[in-house]
Amino acid sequence: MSNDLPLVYANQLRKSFGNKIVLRDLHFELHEGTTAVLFGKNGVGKSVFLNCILGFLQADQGEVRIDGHPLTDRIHIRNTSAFISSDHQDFLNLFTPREYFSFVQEIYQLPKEEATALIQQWSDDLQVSREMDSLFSGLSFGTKKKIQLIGALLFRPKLLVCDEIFEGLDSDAVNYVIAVFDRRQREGQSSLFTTHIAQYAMKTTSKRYVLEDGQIRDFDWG
Ligand SMILES: Nc1ncnc2c1ncn2[C@@H]1O[C@H](COP(=O)(O)OP(=O)(O)OP(=O)(O)O)[C@@H](O)[C@H]1O
Repeated sequence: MSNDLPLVYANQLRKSFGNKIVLRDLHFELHEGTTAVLFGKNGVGKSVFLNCILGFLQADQGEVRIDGHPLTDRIHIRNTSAFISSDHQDFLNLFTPREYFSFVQEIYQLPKEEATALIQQWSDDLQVSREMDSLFSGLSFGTKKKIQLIGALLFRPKLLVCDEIFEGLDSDAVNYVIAVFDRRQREGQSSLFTTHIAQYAMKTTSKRYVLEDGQIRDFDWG
């Protein structure tokens, strides 16, 4: 990490659509080795926030740094973070999972043998091995999530951001994802995810936040 900033640093973040203010001088920090869940009612701005902190959406105002780097440093952001979201799948539709994993391996210059072994292991664990040569566009909703998860984990990003990660996953896959978050935390990596399913979020050793009125606050589970 550079500049002694947390892994995710967002300050005075503002985002509006027309006259609808979604993020209002929002401040958020996430440190390395943390698993954090972000709750919030439908339409409150969770996806907008995640897109803004990773640079997929331009905030109107405010400062964001990931691992100390501004969002304009796209190569660093790409090497540091992964985003799993149903809204970010369009480019994947052109690939089979096998082709997508080769692409990830190539751009992150991962050792081939190690990457191949991990893909094999994780696709067996998540029961998607038989889908390796199917077009992504034809996969089921939950299988698409699993393929995205494997692609994201392959390059061991310091920051894994997931929008509604549990949606559409069977219970084995939910438990797998929770174990992934826990393992990443033990290894000093961070995960930030949104969910409406509090019972799953409570299974992780998470920090808990809620987005309301355009700001993020600690979530009080009492
Ligand atoms: N491109 C856009 N143009 C106009 N309004 C938008 C756009 N993207 C998001 N919004 C609005 O911003 C608000 C926040 O949306 P967002 O998708 O972030 O909510 P959310 O908290 O993720 O909701 P959910 O829990 O239902 O997924 C909503 O009112 C939405 O209509």
